[in-house]
Amino acid sequence: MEGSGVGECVGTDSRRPFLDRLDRRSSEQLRGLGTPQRFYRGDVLMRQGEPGEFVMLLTDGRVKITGQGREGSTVILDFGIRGDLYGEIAVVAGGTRLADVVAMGPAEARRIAAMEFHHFLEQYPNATKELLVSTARRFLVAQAQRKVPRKATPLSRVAERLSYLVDMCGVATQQGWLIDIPLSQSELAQFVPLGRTVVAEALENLRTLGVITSSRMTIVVTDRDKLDTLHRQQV
Ligand SMILES: Nc1ncnc2c1ncn2[C@@H]1O[C@@H]2COP(=O)(O)O[C@H]2[C@H]1O
Repeated sequence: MEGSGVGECVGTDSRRPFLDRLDRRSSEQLRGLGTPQRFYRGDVLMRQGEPGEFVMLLTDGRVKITGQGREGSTVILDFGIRGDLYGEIAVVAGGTRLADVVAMGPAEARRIAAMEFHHFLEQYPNATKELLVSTARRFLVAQAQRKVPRKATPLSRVAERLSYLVDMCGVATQQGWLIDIPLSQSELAQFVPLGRTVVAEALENLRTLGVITSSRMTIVVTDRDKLDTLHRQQV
């Protein structure tokens, strides 16, 4: 079911999904917990404000994590790939969900009841440590996203986000780094976050500079070095 069929996006070391960071025993155990569920583009796996009755282990497909920006607009906080685990915050902290988790295409996840997940963590202390690492990283990413340098231009902000996506989910092809997430232009705008027209202009500039090629829902970074230079210039 993987989007492109050209290889699998597995994340870089710093962005390795939770499941892939577990040892063999705990990974096998976790993959056997809960019940499998299928989702399609736009389906909500969990919703902001709901109580934490379960976690979801994403076993295939892609998700986006959305929250509310200023003036109630939707902001994409991050994207998720196979092996990521969602819903741990409300399950562990006992409050309500911080964000929506939404399928970006066909996806599969195991829904694991909170009690069952707690029991798993008690049995596998190393999984508890890895869970802490993955949750702490989410907060670091969210923090970095809030600290956009004042002089950053739309072009450099879009370049920085594309560079992040290549690290997270880039697949090497003959043309360059394919971002293996089915991403519409308005979703990219929600992720930067900037208005759609401004992001469309920045993408056009990147195409003209020979840094990317793009077609409907697909972006290929053809010049990674130039992309990184563009976003570092403004930092
Ligand atoms: N900023 C974020 N980046 C990535 N994932 C997040 C972020 N905020 C919340 N989540 C995930 O989305 C889930 C929503 O439900 P929870 O708050 O229980 O747990 C949350 C995390 O798993």
